Amino acid sequence: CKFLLNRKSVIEGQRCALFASLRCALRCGALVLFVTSDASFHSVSFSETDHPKVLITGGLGQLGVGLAKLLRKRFGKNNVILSDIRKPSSNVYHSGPFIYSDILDYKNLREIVVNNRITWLVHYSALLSAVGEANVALARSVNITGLHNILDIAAEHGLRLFVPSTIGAFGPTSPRNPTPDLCVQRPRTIYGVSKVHAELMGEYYHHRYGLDFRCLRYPGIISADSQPGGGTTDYAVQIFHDAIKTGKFECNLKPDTRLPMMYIDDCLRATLEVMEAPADTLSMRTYNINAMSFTPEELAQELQKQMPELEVTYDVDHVRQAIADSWPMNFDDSNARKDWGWKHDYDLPELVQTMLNYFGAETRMARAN
Ligand SMILES: NC(=O)C1=CN([C@@H]2O[C@H](COP(=O)(O)OP(=O)(O)OC[C@H]3O[C@@H](n4cnc5c(N)ncnc54)[C@H](O)[C@@H]3O)[C@@H](O)[C@H]2O)C=CC1
Ligand SMILES: CC(=O)[C@H](N)C(=O)O
Repeated sequence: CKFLLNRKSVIEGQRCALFASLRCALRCGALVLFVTSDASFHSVSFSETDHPKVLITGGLGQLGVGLAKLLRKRFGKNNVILSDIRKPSSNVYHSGPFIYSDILDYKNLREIVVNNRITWLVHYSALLSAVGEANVALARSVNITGLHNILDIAAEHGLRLFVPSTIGAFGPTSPRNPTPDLCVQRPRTIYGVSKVHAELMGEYYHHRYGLDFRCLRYPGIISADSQPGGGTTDYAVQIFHDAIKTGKFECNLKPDTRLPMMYIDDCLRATLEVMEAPADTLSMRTYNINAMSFTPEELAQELQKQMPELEVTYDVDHVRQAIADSWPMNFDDSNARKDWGWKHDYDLPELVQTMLNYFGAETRMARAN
């Protein structure tokens, strides 16, 4: 185990002790029972009749609170812990367990996983495409160094690990219409580079150590009750807020910029479904998922069917436009549909209707109060 001792010396403290002995055992053939061609540590960490104990990192962003709600409905309130480095609203704080966790603090992460007997880890912490370009050093640290912590913790403790990837993991040399699961991936943003790295590292840990890694490449996600965190697809959420508030919207992408998009309920359900899918149905560990593709002009037209007075103008942000022009226009998710039965519920008309219903109900409630 000389390799392991050398490697251990560059990793601080006790961090790798357990994982190192596991790898040592694997190298020496002592843990043959664990390692099948699709080995899953899940089977040794909790029985199938138990509920998983879930930790969500970066849980106070656009997606985490909604995912916690869905998972708590399924597994029980106390079996799903939200975590972040931000302060939760009182609503979120009182809706179930919340804990401070900085994914750059390895020991703190390990303590949370051990003390709470975590079995599933959903890793949502990240800097998205536009904020990542504005702060490359921080994006590199959170999206890459943070991911390394998560992978090591998950492998050490036999967790089932979900890490989302994105349409942003593709670049200008990828086929864009449609973009298949397996093709050239040469993204031009730190966000995209970090997500390709996450896909490859997760798959490597799966094949090398049997880590039960699962990854979906999400399209741009549209939600009514949570705000996006600084991405290129944010316009498709903002248009609803501005349309309701002011009847006007200034779009930062060109009117004909086509991008894959999905309503949040579909995204969160897909996440639960892939996490629950039997390992033998997964022919891959990273899947594209898709629902619809539209341009700002098409979204505005669908909204104008119900709000004919809505005025949309364009003031292009060149950083975001360059990113969008390098991303897929249509996403091929046929493997997800074939392997584990992925099916979206919301197309553009249902999305617009659902968003408007939400804001309509909110406005009526505000008026009544
Ligand atoms: N929202 C979308 O349209 C899409 C999201 N995704 C992925 O889904 C995941 C969740 O996305 P969103 O909720 O939209 O992101 P978001 O940007 O809204 O939230 C990310 C969260 O990470 C937290 N965070 C930042 N640094 C941290 C650290 N050091 N330790 C712990 N937490 C930290 C932030 O406080 C924030 O609450 C991300 O990995 C993102 O890449 C992928 C494709 C589309
Ligand atoms: C598609 C994404 O990953 C995100 N919404 C972004 O625009 O950065």
